[in-house]
Amino acid sequence: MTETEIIDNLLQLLFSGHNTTRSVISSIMKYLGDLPEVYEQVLKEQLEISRGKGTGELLQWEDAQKMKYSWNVASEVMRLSPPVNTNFKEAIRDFNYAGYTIPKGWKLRWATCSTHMDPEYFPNPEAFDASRFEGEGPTAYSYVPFGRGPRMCLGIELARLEIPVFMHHIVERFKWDLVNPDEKFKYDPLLEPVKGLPVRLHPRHV
Ligand code: HEM
Repeated sequence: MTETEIIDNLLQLLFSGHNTTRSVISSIMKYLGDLPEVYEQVLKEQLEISRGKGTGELLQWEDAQKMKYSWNVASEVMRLSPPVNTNFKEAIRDFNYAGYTIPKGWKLRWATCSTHMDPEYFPNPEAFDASRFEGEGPTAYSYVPFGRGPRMCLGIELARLEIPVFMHHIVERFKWDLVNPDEKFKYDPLLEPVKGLPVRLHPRHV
């Protein structure tokens, strides 16, 4: 590998590993701030996990695997507000799609936002419903926040760990209000709150 390739790879890891997770965490703060009943359910699950730990005992990998409802909430957040809205693939052979012939070698752009709003796979797609991810969850390729196929995100297991662990610590310590309840999010190039999503934190233990 050349020095430039090494630098490119390191930068990709830093960018892919940090900005995506930061974007999801911002959206989780937004949805949990908006939906008190979802916040309460996440809190219930996380307090249950804390009760099984001794004073000062750190969370372990197994604890994160038990955070099923929290991960379902994070998954629904990523369905409605995917951090990455699009990417490209290259056709490795000729194929037909919806009456169009796509020749081998053409670049194709796929999109998370429209895929995630297909009512055939997600009835009432605008509604927030974490139960969509119970059991087997959505059909493969209908839900693609991490992409899919051989070049799917290689950080998915790290994200599956760090996002519910973040949820654990934030709900255990705080409730919060959104300073700008109508704040918009935009892609730049990942999904970001346009005003930085200021929140008012209320400590749970005073
Ligand atoms: C919620 C968090 C994350 C989301 C939503 C996400 C999303 C994605 C998406 C959509 C792709 C493109 C997949 C495709 O084209 O099929 C991707 C690729 C990638 N992601 Fe993530 N990612 C996340 C976290 C991470 C983390 C934590 C790391 C590493 C520490 C990471 C490293 C990568 C790398 C290296 C690739 C390129 C894989 C390849 O080209 O073979 N990602 N990610």
